[in-house]
Amino acid sequence: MIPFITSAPGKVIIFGEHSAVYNEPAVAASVSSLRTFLLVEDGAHRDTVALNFPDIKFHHEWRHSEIHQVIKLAEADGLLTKARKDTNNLSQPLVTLLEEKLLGSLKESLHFHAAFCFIYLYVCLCPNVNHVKFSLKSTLPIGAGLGSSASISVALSLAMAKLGGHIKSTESLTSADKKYINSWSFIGEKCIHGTPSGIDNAVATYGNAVLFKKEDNGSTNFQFIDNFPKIPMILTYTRIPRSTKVLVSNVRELVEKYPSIFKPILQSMGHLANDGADILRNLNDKNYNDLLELVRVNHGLLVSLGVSHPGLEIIKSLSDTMDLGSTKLTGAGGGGCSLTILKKDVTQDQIKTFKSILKEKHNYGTYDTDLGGMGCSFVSLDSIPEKDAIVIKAILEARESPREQLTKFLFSDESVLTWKF
Ligand SMILES: Nc1ncnc2c1ncn2[C@@H]1O[C@H](COP(=O)(O)OP(=O)(O)O)[C@@H](O)[C@H]1O
Ligand SMILES: C[C@@](O)(CCOP(=O)(O)O)CC(=O)O
Ligand SMILES: [Mg+2]
Repeated sequence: MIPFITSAPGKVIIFGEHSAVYNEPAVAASVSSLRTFLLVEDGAHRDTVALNFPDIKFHHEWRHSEIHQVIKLAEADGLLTKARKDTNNLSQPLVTLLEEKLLGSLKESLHFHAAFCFIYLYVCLCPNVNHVKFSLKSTLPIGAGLGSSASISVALSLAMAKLGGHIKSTESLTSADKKYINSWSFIGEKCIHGTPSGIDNAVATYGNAVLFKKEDNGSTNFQFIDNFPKIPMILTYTRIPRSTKVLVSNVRELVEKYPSIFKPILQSMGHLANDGADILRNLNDKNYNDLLELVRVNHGLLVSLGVSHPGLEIIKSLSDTMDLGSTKLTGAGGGGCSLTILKKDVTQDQIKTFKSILKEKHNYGTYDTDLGGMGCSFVSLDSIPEKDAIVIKAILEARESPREQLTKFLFSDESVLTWKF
């Protein structure tokens, strides 16, 4: 089976970030052109499980025998069996064991969370896989609100589900396969940010656009928004770093301190997401301004939760001053990215001016991308000519490879890869 590559996209939340964590409905769409790629191949050394995560300058090797000892401890008191059965919650005793025995040396936060996500999934899904190397690269900005954490969780869950024999499909993924990947990537998201709603991993697994809701019993419910309209928009990246985990826990503090103030705000966001989904299902000239209005209101409510940032307000203020449309933060906020939905009559010159002011004055980047499209996918490198496989492996293993190069060789019309999904 080895070598193979898995992949999963990022996402944009259009309505309902943060309130989604409190079981309110939310709307998100995949960003198929911004993706994480994970190469699984034989390792260089026997008895090792190696991680090569160049985007965050993280390279790590565990001896398989060392992991195996931890697995034996976890199996002895039925801990692992329990953890494998529960895809709604992390097993705290297993977390403690992994932290003590396998993650103790990792102090840097990005490294710790990526390794934690990896090792929890590994011991649950494919503990016997040895002499193996995982190289992971993404064209998504990390910690920017576009769901890089969910895309790595999905790419890892798909790879480990294949390695552990939980997914046997060699052609397209079945709906049971996707359900399995979605449940385990939710656990991966839990390792990275604590209390995810599950919207990001659902979109990274299934692709397309969804109206999502987590139920009180922990199950998730989502409907695809079919024929998702092409909306003129600009995605701006402030490059201001932040952590979803921290922002989500700040919101929790506020909600716990002032429940009578914040619970209605979260519910209001949920109503807004439902109304927004109705508009998106049937977007036309008459309701287009309603869409702009709801985006504006959603941002205002997010500001009241304390998750904006002066750097995001710069984008909002410029788009308001230029009368371009409505801007809201997207994802957890606190920096990261914003989404500007453009009015219908905005000209290319206005867009150019907006982008160049943001670039020159603030060093912000913008992404031109469509929403929707393919969710998680995989491809075997045995299915392509060896010379192409060598090039692709080298790109995925390299310390640095530009985003354009990754996209060109792995996910463009020029790529030799035929993804299965
Ligand atoms: N390409 C990557 N390589 C390694 N780790 C990654 C990568 N992308 C995301 N991560 C992990 O996900 C975390 C960022 O997740 P999060 O704060 O939820 O931001 P977002 O999901 O908005 O990008 C990082 O701390 C890191 O552990
Ligand atoms: C804030 C939240 O609604 C979205 C977080 O997205 P991101 O990690 O910032 O891409 C959290 C969640 O829904 O799990
Ligand atoms: Mg995230």
